[in-house]
Amino acid sequence: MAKPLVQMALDSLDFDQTVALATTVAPHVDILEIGTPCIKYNGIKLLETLRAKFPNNKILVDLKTMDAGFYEAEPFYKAGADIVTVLGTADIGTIKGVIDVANKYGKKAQIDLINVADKAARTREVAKLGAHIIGVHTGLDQQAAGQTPFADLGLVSGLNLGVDISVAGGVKATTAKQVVDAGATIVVAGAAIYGAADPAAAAAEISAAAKGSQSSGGLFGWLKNLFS
Ligand SMILES: O=C([C@H](O)CO)[C@H](O)[C@H](O)COP(=O)(O)O
Repeated sequence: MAKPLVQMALDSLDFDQTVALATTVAPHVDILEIGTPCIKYNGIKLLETLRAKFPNNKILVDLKTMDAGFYEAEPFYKAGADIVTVLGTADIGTIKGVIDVANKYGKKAQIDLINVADKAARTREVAKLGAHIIGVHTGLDQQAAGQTPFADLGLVSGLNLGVDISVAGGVKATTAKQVVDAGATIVVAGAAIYGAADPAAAAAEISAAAKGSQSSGGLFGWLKNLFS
């Protein structure tokens, strides 16, 4: 089985701080995410800057689109986004629009299940439409109210639809392996990295834990990695 990808959520509003944090963290993660508040505040110029600076990382733009899917997402794919998000609560036509435009550019659409009431039904529906990634997501406000993404992850992964599953919502080094074992193929961390005293070290630790490498598992982890 392929190793999971690790994604860092850049959730600052400050343009220069975002570029500086991305520079620190990029070598330790696969995907740089421009978070929703960050892309709304800074716009497509930030994507263009990160695209030029980080050719070796994938970039996700967390648009959380709610209407006009094709129209809203297209300029971001054109500017180099590899993944764009659309809300699972949006009209099915909106979701189809983002999937269609992703396919037009050979890129991926992620359907964010935040606040979706029937997550199993919507996941099945968008998987049939050709969704590339399902985002199991406990948002920052939901986390503040004590929620976590673990039960939703079990539900979505139990559907066995063969679609990539991304998990976000307070994931940290101590829970990264748990979410991978539960079926996540993309592990997202924001606060656990940008809130750490050493963001590069925190990103490396989360990646090691998620990918089951030597530094997270000691001798056992190294042996497991060698034979996997
Ligand atoms: O998507 C996010 C949030 O809704 C704001 O846009 C966060 O980036 C995502 O939740 C990951 O951050 P953490 O939960 O802090 O790991």
